[in-house]
Amino acid sequence: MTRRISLTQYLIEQQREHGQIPQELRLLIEVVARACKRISISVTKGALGEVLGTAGSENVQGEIQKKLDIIANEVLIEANEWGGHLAAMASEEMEGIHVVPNRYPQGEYLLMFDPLDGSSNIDVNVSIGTIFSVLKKAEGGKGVSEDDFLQPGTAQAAAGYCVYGPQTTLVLTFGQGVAMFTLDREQGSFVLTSEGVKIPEDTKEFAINMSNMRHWDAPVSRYIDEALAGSTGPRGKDFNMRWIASMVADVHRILTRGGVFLYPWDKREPNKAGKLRLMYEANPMAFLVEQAGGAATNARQRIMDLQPTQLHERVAVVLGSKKEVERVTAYHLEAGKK
Ligand SMILES: O=P(O)(O)OC[C@H]1O[C@](O)(COP(=O)(O)O)[C@@H](O)[C@@H]1O
Ligand SMILES: [Mg+2]
Ligand SMILES: [Mg+2]
Repeated sequence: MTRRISLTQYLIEQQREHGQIPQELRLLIEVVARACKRISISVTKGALGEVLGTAGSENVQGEIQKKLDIIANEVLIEANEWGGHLAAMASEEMEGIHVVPNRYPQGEYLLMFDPLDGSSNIDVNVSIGTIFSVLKKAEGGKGVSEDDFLQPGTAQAAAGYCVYGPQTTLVLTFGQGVAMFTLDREQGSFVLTSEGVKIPEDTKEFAINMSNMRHWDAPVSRYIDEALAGSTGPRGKDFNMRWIASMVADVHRILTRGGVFLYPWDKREPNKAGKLRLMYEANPMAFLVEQAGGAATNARQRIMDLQPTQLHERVAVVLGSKKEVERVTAYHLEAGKK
Protein backbone atom coordinates (compact mmCIF):
# COMPACT_ATOMS: atom_id res chain seq x y z
CA MET A 1 0.00 0.00 0.00
CA THR A 2 1.48 3.32 -1.09
CA ARG A 3 1.88 6.03 1.55
CA ARG A 4 -0.69 8.76 1.00
CA ILE A 5 1.55 11.79 1.26
CA SER A 6 1.27 15.04 -0.68
CA LEU A 7 3.56 15.95 -3.57
CA THR A 8 5.07 18.67 -1.35
CA GLN A 9 5.86 16.17 1.40
CA TYR A 10 7.30 13.72 -1.12
CA LEU A 11 9.55 16.37 -2.65
CA ILE A 12 10.76 17.60 0.73
CA GLU A 13 11.50 14.00 1.69
CA GLN A 14 13.52 13.53 -1.50
CA GLN A 15 15.43 16.72 -0.79
CA ARG A 16 16.06 16.34 2.96
CA GLU A 17 16.20 12.66 3.65
CA HIS A 18 17.51 11.21 0.45
CA GLY A 19 19.52 14.21 -0.78
CA GLN A 20 18.34 13.39 -4.27
CA ILE A 21 17.19 16.82 -5.32
CA PRO A 22 18.46 20.33 -4.65
CA GLN A 23 15.98 22.80 -3.15
CA GLU A 24 15.82 24.83 -6.37
CA LEU A 25 14.73 21.80 -8.33
CA ARG A 26 12.12 20.89 -5.74
CA LEU A 27 10.61 24.37 -5.92
CA LEU A 28 10.68 24.29 -9.70
CA ILE A 29 8.71 21.03 -9.79
CA GLU A 30 6.19 22.48 -7.32
CA VAL A 31 5.60 25.36 -9.74
CA VAL A 32 5.23 23.02 -12.72
CA ALA A 33 2.72 20.95 -10.72
CA ARG A 34 0.76 24.11 -9.86
CA ALA A 35 0.66 25.04 -13.54
CA CYS A 36 -0.60 21.55 -14.42
CA LYS A 37 -3.36 21.95 -11.83
CA ARG A 38 -4.45 25.16 -13.56
CA ILE A 39 -4.34 23.50 -16.98
CA SER A 40 -6.38 20.61 -15.57
CA ILE A 41 -9.05 23.08 -14.43
CA SER A 42 -9.25 24.59 -17.93
CA VAL A 43 -9.38 21.15 -19.55
CA THR A 44 -12.21 20.07 -17.26
CA LYS A 45 -14.29 23.16 -18.08
CA GLY A 46 -14.33 22.20 -21.76
CA ALA A 47 -17.08 23.97 -23.68
CA LEU A 48 -18.12 25.85 -20.50
CA GLY A 49 -14.75 27.56 -20.36
CA GLU A 50 -14.60 28.26 -24.09
CA VAL A 51 -11.31 26.41 -24.31
CA LEU A 52 -12.23 24.07 -27.16
CA GLY A 53 -11.60 24.56 -30.86
CA THR A 54 -8.81 26.03 -32.94
CA ALA A 55 -7.05 29.31 -32.24
CA GLY A 56 -6.67 30.27 -35.89
CA SER A 57 -2.86 30.18 -35.75
CA GLU A 58 -0.02 27.77 -36.55
CA ASN A 59 2.96 26.85 -34.40
CA VAL A 60 6.58 26.70 -35.53
CA GLN A 61 6.05 23.16 -36.82
CA GLY A 62 3.25 24.35 -39.12
CA GLU A 63 0.57 22.64 -37.02
CA ILE A 64 -2.78 24.33 -36.39
CA GLN A 65 -2.89 25.48 -32.79
CA LYS A 66 -5.84 24.65 -30.59
CA LYS A 67 -6.99 27.20 -28.01
CA LEU A 68 -5.82 24.88 -25.25
CA ASP A 69 -2.33 24.57 -26.80
CA ILE A 70 -1.95 28.31 -26.35
CA ILE A 71 -3.63 28.50 -22.94
CA ALA A 72 -1.45 25.70 -21.55
CA ASN A 73 1.70 27.30 -22.96
CA GLU A 74 0.84 30.65 -21.35
CA VAL A 75 0.01 29.07 -17.99
CA LEU A 76 3.36 27.26 -17.89
CA ILE A 77 5.33 30.37 -18.83
CA GLU A 78 3.50 32.68 -16.44
CA ALA A 79 3.76 30.27 -13.54
CA ASN A 80 7.46 29.58 -14.03
CA GLU A 81 9.08 32.81 -15.13
CA TRP A 82 9.10 34.68 -11.84
CA GLY A 83 9.98 31.75 -9.57
CA GLY A 84 13.75 32.35 -9.64
CA HIS A 85 14.69 28.75 -10.47
CA LEU A 86 14.95 29.04 -14.23
CA ALA A 87 17.24 30.62 -16.79
CA ALA A 88 14.95 29.92 -19.75
CA MET A 89 12.14 27.79 -21.15
CA ALA A 90 11.49 26.15 -24.51
CA SER A 91 8.17 24.90 -25.79
CA GLU A 92 6.82 22.94 -28.71
CA GLU A 93 4.51 25.92 -29.31
CA MET A 94 7.22 28.62 -29.49
CA GLU A 95 9.82 29.12 -32.19
CA GLY A 96 12.67 30.34 -29.97
CA ILE A 97 13.51 29.98 -26.31
CA HIS A 98 11.83 32.16 -23.67
CA VAL A 99 14.54 33.74 -21.53
CA VAL A 100 13.43 34.68 -18.01
CA PRO A 101 13.04 38.50 -18.12
CA ASN A 102 15.62 40.62 -16.24
CA ARG A 103 13.02 41.88 -13.80
CA TYR A 104 12.85 38.41 -12.24
CA PRO A 105 15.59 36.52 -10.38
CA GLN A 106 17.54 34.13 -12.59
CA GLY A 107 18.07 30.46 -11.82
CA GLU A 108 20.22 27.76 -13.36
CA TYR A 109 17.62 25.35 -14.71
CA LEU A 110 16.14 25.05 -18.19
CA LEU A 111 12.57 23.86 -18.60
CA MET A 112 11.20 22.30 -21.79
CA PHE A 113 7.61 21.33 -22.39
CA ASP A 114 4.93 20.08 -24.71
CA PRO A 115 2.21 22.16 -23.02
CA LEU A 116 -0.65 20.14 -24.45
CA ASP A 117 0.04 16.70 -25.85
CA GLY A 118 -2.63 14.94 -27.88
CA SER A 119 -4.14 18.12 -29.32
CA SER A 120 -6.39 16.18 -31.71
CA ASN A 121 -8.15 14.68 -28.67
CA ILE A 122 -9.04 17.97 -26.91
CA ASP A 123 -12.40 18.52 -28.57
CA VAL A 124 -13.50 14.89 -28.31
CA ASN A 125 -12.99 14.63 -24.54
CA VAL A 126 -10.23 12.01 -24.64
CA SER A 127 -7.17 12.06 -22.33
CA ILE A 128 -4.51 14.67 -23.08
CA GLY A 129 -1.54 15.91 -21.07
CA THR A 130 1.50 18.09 -20.44
CA ILE A 131 5.02 16.67 -20.84
CA PHE A 132 8.11 18.35 -19.35
CA SER A 133 11.85 17.94 -19.03
CA VAL A 134 14.38 19.79 -16.85
CA LEU A 135 18.03 20.40 -17.72
CA LYS A 136 20.70 22.37 -15.91
CA LYS A 137 22.51 25.16 -17.70
CA ALA A 138 26.22 24.46 -18.05
CA GLU A 139 28.28 26.46 -15.56
CA GLY A 140 30.03 29.62 -16.70
CA GLY A 141 29.13 31.57 -19.81
CA LYS A 142 27.03 34.68 -19.76
CA GLY A 143 23.34 34.66 -20.51
CA VAL A 144 21.50 31.76 -22.01
CA SER A 145 21.01 30.65 -25.61
CA GLU A 146 19.40 27.87 -27.57
CA ASP A 147 22.72 25.98 -27.50
CA ASP A 148 22.37 25.55 -23.72
CA PHE A 149 19.32 23.37 -24.39
CA LEU A 150 21.07 21.04 -26.80
CA GLN A 151 21.99 18.42 -24.21
CA PRO A 152 21.29 14.68 -24.52
CA GLY A 153 18.45 13.11 -22.55
CA THR A 154 20.97 11.53 -20.15
CA ALA A 155 21.59 15.07 -18.80
CA GLN A 156 17.97 15.52 -17.63
CA ALA A 157 17.70 16.46 -13.95
CA ALA A 158 14.00 15.61 -13.88
CA ALA A 159 11.19 14.73 -16.25
CA GLY A 160 7.52 14.04 -16.04
CA TYR A 161 4.05 14.49 -17.40
CA CYS A 162 0.58 15.25 -16.18
CA VAL A 163 -2.24 13.34 -17.83
CA TYR A 164 -5.70 14.95 -17.86
CA GLY A 165 -7.98 11.95 -18.04
CA PRO A 166 -10.73 10.54 -15.84
CA GLN A 167 -8.16 11.37 -13.15
CA THR A 168 -5.45 14.02 -13.33
CA THR A 169 -2.18 12.21 -12.63
CA LEU A 170 1.30 13.67 -12.31
CA VAL A 171 4.16 11.29 -13.01
CA LEU A 172 7.72 12.21 -12.04
CA THR A 173 11.29 11.03 -12.07
CA PHE A 174 14.52 12.53 -10.78
CA GLY A 175 16.52 9.51 -11.91
CA GLN A 176 15.73 7.38 -8.84
CA GLY A 177 12.58 5.59 -9.96
CA VAL A 178 9.14 6.82 -10.94
CA ALA A 179 6.37 8.12 -8.70
CA MET A 180 2.73 8.91 -9.55
CA PHE A 181 0.48 11.48 -7.86
CA THR A 182 -3.27 11.79 -8.29
CA LEU A 183 -4.93 15.20 -8.04
CA ASP A 184 -7.35 15.30 -5.12
CA ARG A 185 -9.75 17.96 -6.38
CA GLU A 186 -11.37 18.58 -2.97
CA GLN A 187 -8.01 19.14 -1.28
CA GLY A 188 -6.54 20.85 -4.32
CA SER A 189 -3.30 18.88 -4.01
CA PHE A 190 -1.46 16.04 -5.70
CA VAL A 191 -1.28 12.92 -3.51
CA LEU A 192 1.25 10.11 -3.92
CA THR A 193 -0.59 7.07 -5.28
CA SER A 194 2.22 4.91 -6.63
CA GLU A 195 5.97 4.59 -6.02
CA GLY A 196 8.70 2.50 -7.62
CA VAL A 197 6.62 2.06 -10.79
CA LYS A 198 7.79 -0.94 -12.86
CA ILE A 199 6.96 -1.85 -16.47
CA PRO A 200 6.75 -5.61 -17.03
CA GLU A 201 9.56 -6.84 -19.35
CA ASP A 202 7.16 -8.77 -21.55
CA THR A 203 3.87 -7.65 -22.99
CA LYS A 204 1.07 -8.66 -25.34
CA GLU A 205 -0.05 -5.14 -26.19
CA PHE A 206 1.27 -2.75 -28.84
CA ALA A 207 0.41 0.83 -29.75
CA ILE A 208 0.95 2.18 -33.26
CA ASN A 209 -1.08 4.22 -35.72
CA MET A 210 -2.07 1.35 -38.05
CA SER A 211 -3.37 3.76 -40.72
CA ASN A 212 0.26 4.48 -41.62
CA MET A 213 0.95 0.81 -42.33
CA ARG A 214 1.58 1.25 -46.05
CA HIS A 215 4.28 3.83 -45.31
CA TRP A 216 6.22 1.76 -42.77
CA ASP A 217 9.76 0.50 -43.11
CA ALA A 218 10.20 -3.29 -43.47
CA PRO A 219 11.36 -3.98 -39.87
CA VAL A 220 8.26 -2.23 -38.46
CA SER A 221 5.98 -4.25 -40.76
CA ARG A 222 7.80 -7.43 -39.73
CA TYR A 223 7.30 -6.72 -36.03
CA ILE A 224 3.61 -5.84 -36.36
CA ASP A 225 2.88 -8.71 -38.79
CA GLU A 226 4.36 -11.17 -36.31
CA ALA A 227 2.29 -9.70 -33.49
CA LEU A 228 -0.88 -9.82 -35.60
CA ALA A 229 -0.23 -13.48 -36.48
CA GLY A 230 -0.97 -14.18 -32.81
CA SER A 231 -0.76 -17.58 -31.18
CA THR A 232 -0.29 -19.42 -34.48
CA GLY A 233 2.53 -17.09 -35.63
CA PRO A 234 6.22 -16.92 -34.65
CA ARG A 235 5.46 -15.08 -31.39
CA GLY A 236 3.17 -17.86 -30.19
CA LYS A 237 0.79 -15.50 -28.38
CA ASP A 238 -2.12 -13.22 -29.18
CA PHE A 239 -1.52 -9.47 -29.05
CA ASN A 240 -3.93 -6.68 -28.26
CA MET A 241 -3.75 -3.20 -29.80
CA ARG A 242 -4.37 0.27 -28.33
CA TRP A 243 -3.87 3.69 -29.93
CA ILE A 244 -5.14 6.70 -28.03
CA ALA A 245 -3.30 9.26 -30.22
CA SER A 246 -2.14 11.13 -27.12
CA MET A 247 1.41 9.95 -26.45
CA VAL A 248 0.99 10.97 -22.84
CA ALA A 249 -1.99 8.64 -22.37
CA ASP A 250 -0.39 5.77 -24.32
CA VAL A 251 2.77 6.06 -22.19
CA HIS A 252 0.68 6.25 -19.03
CA ARG A 253 -0.97 2.96 -19.92
CA ILE A 254 2.44 1.40 -20.57
CA LEU A 255 3.79 2.61 -17.22
CA THR A 256 0.68 1.20 -15.58
CA ARG A 257 0.35 -2.23 -17.22
CA GLY A 258 3.14 -2.60 -19.79
CA GLY A 259 3.12 -2.56 -23.57
CA VAL A 260 5.13 -1.14 -26.42
CA PHE A 261 4.60 2.18 -28.20
CA LEU A 262 5.89 2.91 -31.70
CA TYR A 263 5.93 6.13 -33.70
CA PRO A 264 8.47 5.07 -36.30
CA TRP A 265 10.10 6.84 -39.23
CA ASP A 266 7.95 6.31 -42.32
CA LYS A 267 7.96 7.02 -46.04
CA ARG A 268 5.45 9.87 -45.96
CA GLU A 269 8.16 12.42 -45.20
CA PRO A 270 11.41 10.50 -45.66
CA ASN A 271 13.60 13.43 -44.61
CA LYS A 272 11.87 13.69 -41.24
CA ALA A 273 13.31 11.38 -38.58
CA GLY A 274 9.85 10.88 -37.07
CA LYS A 275 6.75 12.74 -35.95
CA LEU A 276 7.47 13.18 -32.26
CA ARG A 277 9.80 15.76 -30.79
CA LEU A 278 13.04 14.74 -29.13
CA MET A 279 13.24 17.48 -26.50
CA TYR A 280 9.59 17.83 -25.46
CA GLU A 281 8.24 14.31 -25.90
CA ALA A 282 10.81 11.57 -26.53
CA ASN A 283 13.50 12.47 -23.98
CA PRO A 284 11.23 12.98 -20.96
CA MET A 285 9.21 9.85 -21.77
CA ALA A 286 12.40 7.84 -22.37
CA PHE A 287 13.72 8.95 -18.95
CA LEU A 288 10.50 7.86 -17.21
CA VAL A 289 10.27 4.57 -19.09
CA GLU A 290 13.91 3.65 -18.38
CA GLN A 291 13.47 4.57 -14.73
CA ALA A 292 10.55 2.14 -14.63
CA GLY A 293 12.72 -0.65 -16.05
CA GLY A 294 11.66 -0.27 -19.68
CA ALA A 295 13.62 0.85 -22.72
CA ALA A 296 13.37 3.62 -25.33
CA THR A 297 15.13 3.77 -28.71
CA ASN A 298 14.76 5.51 -32.06
CA ALA A 299 14.62 1.93 -33.45
CA ARG A 300 18.44 1.86 -33.57
CA GLN A 301 19.95 3.80 -30.68
CA ARG A 302 18.98 4.66 -27.14
CA ILE A 303 16.97 7.90 -27.32
CA MET A 304 18.64 9.45 -24.28
CA ASP A 305 22.09 9.11 -25.89
CA LEU A 306 21.15 11.18 -28.95
CA GLN A 307 22.91 14.53 -29.19
CA PRO A 308 20.26 17.08 -30.24
CA THR A 309 21.26 19.50 -32.97
CA GLN A 310 18.17 21.69 -32.84
CA LEU A 311 15.44 22.61 -30.41
CA HIS A 312 12.52 21.26 -32.42
CA GLU A 313 14.28 18.11 -33.59
CA ARG A 314 12.06 15.13 -34.49
CA VAL A 315 12.82 11.52 -33.70
CA ALA A 316 11.44 8.03 -34.26
CA VAL A 317 10.22 6.48 -31.00
CA VAL A 318 9.98 2.88 -29.78
CA LEU A 319 9.43 2.61 -26.03
CA GLY A 320 7.98 0.43 -23.30
CA SER A 321 8.49 -3.15 -22.19
CA LYS A 322 12.19 -3.87 -22.49
CA LYS A 323 12.14 -7.13 -24.42
CA GLU A 324 9.74 -5.80 -27.06
CA VAL A 325 11.77 -2.62 -27.57
CA GLU A 326 14.90 -4.75 -27.92
CA ARG A 327 13.16 -6.90 -30.50
CA VAL A 328 11.99 -3.95 -32.64
CA THR A 329 15.47 -2.41 -32.39
CA ALA A 330 17.16 -5.69 -33.33
CA TYR A 331 14.93 -6.05 -36.42
CA HIS A 332 16.04 -2.58 -37.56
CA LEU A 333 19.72 -3.24 -36.89
CA GLU A 334 19.47 -6.56 -38.75
CA ALA A 335 17.87 -4.85 -41.72
CA GLY A 336 20.71 -2.34 -41.56
CA LYS A 337 18.91 0.42 -43.41
CA LYS A 338 16.53 3.22 -42.70
O1 LIG B 1 -2.25 11.66 -35.45
P1 LIG B 1 -1.44 10.47 -35.08
O2 LIG B 1 -0.58 9.95 -36.19
O3 LIG B 1 -2.27 9.39 -34.43
O4 LIG B 1 -0.39 11.03 -34.01
C1 LIG B 1 -0.63 11.04 -32.67
C2 LIG B 1 0.60 11.49 -31.97
O5 LIG B 1 0.74 12.88 -32.18
C3 LIG B 1 0.76 13.57 -30.95
O6 LIG B 1 -0.54 14.03 -30.67
C4 LIG B 1 1.72 14.73 -31.08
O7 LIG B 1 1.67 15.60 -30.02
P2 LIG B 1 0.95 17.06 -30.05
O8 LIG B 1 -0.51 16.87 -29.90
O9 LIG B 1 1.61 17.70 -28.88
O10 LIG B 1 1.35 17.72 -31.36
C5 LIG B 1 1.15 12.50 -29.92
O11 LIG B 1 0.69 12.77 -28.66
C6 LIG B 1 0.51 11.26 -30.50
O12 LIG B 1 1.14 10.07 -30.13
MG1 LIG C 1 2.86 16.16 -28.17
MG1 LIG D 1 1.54 19.62 -28.05
